[in-house]
Amino acid sequence: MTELTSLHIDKQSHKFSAAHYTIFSATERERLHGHNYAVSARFVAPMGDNGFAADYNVYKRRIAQLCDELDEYTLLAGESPFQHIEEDGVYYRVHFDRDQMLFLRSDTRVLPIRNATVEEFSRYLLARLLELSAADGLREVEVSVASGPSQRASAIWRS
Ligand SMILES: Nc1nc2c(c(=O)[nH]1)N=C([C@H](O)[C@H](O)COP(=O)(O)OP(=O)(O)OP(=O)(O)O)CN2
Repeated sequence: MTELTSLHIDKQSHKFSAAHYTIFSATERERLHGHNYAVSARFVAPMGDNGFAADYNVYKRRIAQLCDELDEYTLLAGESPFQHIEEDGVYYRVHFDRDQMLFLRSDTRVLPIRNATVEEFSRYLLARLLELSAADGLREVEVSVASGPSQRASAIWRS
């Protein structure tokens, strides 16, 4: 039986500051606001005969890269069933209920997520991390995203 080990990465610098709003229904959402989101991850990998599974510095660099991709942007849910986003010159024009909002495209990331929630951010970051780690022979990966010290969500992939 293959011996497995879990590598846990929980680095204070793995964070991104972003603006967002959670959509609760076709007519209810929060006002735009922001958080310093904290990202942590767990990697399950086979142990080698030399007591080494994988160089966790590789995963620290990848998580840092993914945090940088989201840092200091307004993050919009591009796959929400309740809002429509279109390009309008230098802006994104967002249609939600009876409102229209304009966001500078240079300040904004439209993500392939259904809502701008910690659940969906963790799911998105897990997918991006798996893209970067496809050849690593990992058995399980879990990504957690916290919007504050008291709340977070995790997404898990198992081979
Ligand atoms: N399942 C989810 N529920 C909620 C989410 C979410 O991402 N997933 N997000 C929100 C709001 O975005 C809100 O920002 C939550 O953060 P908030 O509680 O305001 O954060 P604080 O750090 O200010 O926490 P306090 O307890 O208020 O100090 C709502 N629901």
